[in-house]
Amino acid sequence: MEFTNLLQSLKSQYQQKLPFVVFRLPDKHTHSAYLQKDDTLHKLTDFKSKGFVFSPFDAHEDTLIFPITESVCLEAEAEKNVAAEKLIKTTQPIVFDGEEKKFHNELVKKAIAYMKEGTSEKIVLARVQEVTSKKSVFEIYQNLTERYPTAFVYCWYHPQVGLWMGATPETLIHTQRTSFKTMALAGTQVYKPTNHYYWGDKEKEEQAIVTRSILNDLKQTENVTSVMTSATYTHRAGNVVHLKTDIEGFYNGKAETLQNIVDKLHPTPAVCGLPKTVAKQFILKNEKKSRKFYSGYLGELNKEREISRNIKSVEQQAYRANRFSTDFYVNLRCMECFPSEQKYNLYVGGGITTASNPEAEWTETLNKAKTLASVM
Ligand SMILES: C=C(O[C@H]1C=CC=C(C(=O)O)[C@@H]1O)C(=O)O
Repeated sequence: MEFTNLLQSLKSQYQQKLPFVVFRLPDKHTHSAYLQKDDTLHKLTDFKSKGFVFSPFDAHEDTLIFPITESVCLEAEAEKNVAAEKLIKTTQPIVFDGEEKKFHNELVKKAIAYMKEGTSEKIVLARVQEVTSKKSVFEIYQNLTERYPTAFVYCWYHPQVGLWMGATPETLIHTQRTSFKTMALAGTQVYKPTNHYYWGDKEKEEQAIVTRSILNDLKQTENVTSVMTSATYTHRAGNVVHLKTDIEGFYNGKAETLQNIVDKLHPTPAVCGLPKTVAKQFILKNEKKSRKFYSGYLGELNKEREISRNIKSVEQQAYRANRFSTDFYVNLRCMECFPSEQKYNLYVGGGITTASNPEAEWTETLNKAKTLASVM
């Protein structure tokens, strides 16, 4: 299908106030969409389901799904968006009020004091940055896909929930048959065209905490084996870069195990902190605004892949039995959209340790906000 036809279908779905999601996978050129046939709010009950999942930060709240059986699924190849190229040089300034900055700085100081009591190693604190834009949501979505080729870019809508959009650099889990991949992503600097970065102890430790915690979570999950890590390297995400370690392993390919892995990983210390329960409590009690779907996860659950019909051996048949793959991303660099008011609430956060500097943490949230605001 042509991209312009896909856009037409999405616009008509949105005008009829019917749920949809459109997304583009990292390093791919295809846009995929689920257009749900009615406006039922489906909740995810188990990991045997197939469809597009949208899960909030707080696991006590409902995880939603557009079931594949209740949706029309469309695909289109990306078209070059000339407008997005021009946008690269026109970064919109971030406007904030002093009160917002004061609140965030005080919150960072409070977290540092709390951690110094020995309660926790890391707490990730986020805030909402409001921006305005006259562009249509689909124009912004298209700009994000052009600007961030290595990110998972999406636009999700349900009339009872709202409209969300984002371009995230973080994979929660990617499965293929019995293998899985995840990552430990943390530490932030502004992107430099020279690609020469010096990472200080604070960032290195902040990221190492994430790697250690994910490895520990996986070790405690039954039916997970052969977990390996890559070397840690610098990964670009728009106008910022992060430290990243790739992690991969094997599991028994069963839905229950996948659910256990996801329940263990989410929320990762990259978006919550460590120990998780202490950090989460601090976040829920102290952040000014509810995170809603920011730092939750989203993506396709049990997507059926095409496989060859000529598979004959017993081994190959067993391999074939698990022909579904799951791709979940952490909902970072995202925004809740209120297009009728031309208002967009960007969610931006950063990991705090006892070595954090409140002023630098504030600047980090501004830099992350620019990633989204620069295409709006
Ligand atoms: C929590 C966010 O980023 C996480 C992912 C990468 C780097 C991070 C950091 O440097 O603090 C955060 O842990 C966010 O972008 O809102």
